[in-house]
Amino acid sequence: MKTFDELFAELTDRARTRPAGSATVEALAAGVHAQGKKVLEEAGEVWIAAEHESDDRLAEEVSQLLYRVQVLMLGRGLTLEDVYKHL
Ligand SMILES: N=c1c2ncn([C@@H]3O[C@H](COP(=O)(O)OP(=O)(O)OP(=O)(O)O)[C@@H](O)[C@H]3O)c2ncn1[C@@H]1O[C@H](COP(=O)(O)O)[C@@H](O)[C@H]1O
Repeated sequence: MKTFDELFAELTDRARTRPAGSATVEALAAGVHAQGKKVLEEAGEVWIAAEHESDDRLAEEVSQLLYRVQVLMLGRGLTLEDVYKHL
């Protein structure tokens, strides 16, 4: 189990060290256009799960959306602070 901030720290490290076999390294290499499409895709899956699926499936889809948002943030070079200052 990890928090949003802990996942972001982990993904930041993946972006820096670029280990082989990392899904994040692959997603970062795909570029911002592909990263944005993944955000949209996961957002749609969250919507569908919210209307038609169990709480656990919804939570899983939300976790994937959070992951994809973090990948997009890293792809654009945003930090958590850049986002948190708007909350
Ligand atoms: N939380 C995630 C995470 N969520 C989603 N994904 C990726 O997204 C894929 C699922 O999303 P998609 O639905 O878009 O993928 P798909 O290929 O269409 O597959 P399915 O929908 O059919 O499952 C997974 O197979 C992963 O590649 C994730 N990849 C990594 N993480 C975490 O990120 C951290 C770093 O992971 P690595 O970069 O792989 O080391 C670790 O803590 C991981 O647990």
